[in-house]
Amino acid sequence: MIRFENVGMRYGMGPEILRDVSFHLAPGSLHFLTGPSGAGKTSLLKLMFLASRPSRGLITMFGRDIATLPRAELPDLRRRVGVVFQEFRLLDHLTTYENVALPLKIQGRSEDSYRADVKELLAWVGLGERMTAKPPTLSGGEKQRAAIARAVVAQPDVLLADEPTGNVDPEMGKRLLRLFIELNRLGTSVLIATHDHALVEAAGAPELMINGGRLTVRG
Ligand SMILES: Nc1ncnc2c1ncn2[C@@H]1O[C@H](COP(=O)(O)OP(=O)(O)OP(=O)(O)O)[C@@H](O)[C@H]1O
Repeated sequence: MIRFENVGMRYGMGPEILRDVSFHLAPGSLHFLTGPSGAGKTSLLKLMFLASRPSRGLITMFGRDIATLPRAELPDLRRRVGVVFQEFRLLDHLTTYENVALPLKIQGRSEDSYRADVKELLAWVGLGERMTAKPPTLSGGEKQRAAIARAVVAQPDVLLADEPTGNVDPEMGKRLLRLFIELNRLGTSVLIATHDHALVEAAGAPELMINGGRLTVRG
C-alpha cells in the first residue's frame, strides 16, 4: 500500500534527517512510529502525505511511484489518506460538526446520509456538546479530537496520526486508541506517531523506530 525503498530526506541544503529508510505498510496494518524528539517522525508522515518530497529513494503509494505521479492526480491520492497533524488544521469559520463532516461533503454525499454517523462519532470522541462551536473556541484537546474525527470519518485507506493523544488525558487516550483500532479492523492501515509508550504497549502493534535518521522495525 505504501512502500519506502532507501528513502533519504533533507530540508534545503541541510543534513539528511532520514537516511536509507525502507519499510512497507500493508493494507489493513497497524503500526506505531516512535523515536526521540526531532528524529524525523513528522517529516516521514509529510512524505507519506505527499506534502514533502524525498531527496532520494523510491516511494510508492497504492502501487504508484510518487516521483512520476502527475500533479493532477495528487488530490485523488490524498483523499485516500486521513491525516491528523500536530497543528490540527481545522477551518475556523466552520463549526466542529461541519469540519468533521467536510470529507463526506467533498465526496458529494447528501447530509441526510451522514448526519447521524457524524453526530455519533462526535459523541464518541467527547464532542457531543461542542458540535456547534467553532475551532477558535475549542480547547487544545477538543481541537485534537475534532481533527481525529475528521480524519477517520470517511474511513480512508490509510490514517496517519501525529501525536494524536498529545493533548488529552489518559482515559481519552485509551478511548482514541479504541477508535483507531476499530478503524483498522474495518480495513484502514493506521500509522500513529507517538511518544506515548503506554499507548504502544496497550495496542501491542509493531513499532517503526527512527533514530539517527535510520528506521528499524520492532515487533
Ligand atoms: N521545515 C523545516 N526546515 C528545516 N528543518 C526542519 C523543518 N522541519 C523539521 N526540521 C528539522 O528536521 C528534523 C526532524 O524534525 P521532525 O519534526 O520530523 O521530528 P519529530 O520526530 O516529528 O519531532 P517531535 O517528536 O519533536 O515532533 C529536526 O531536526 C527539525 O529541526
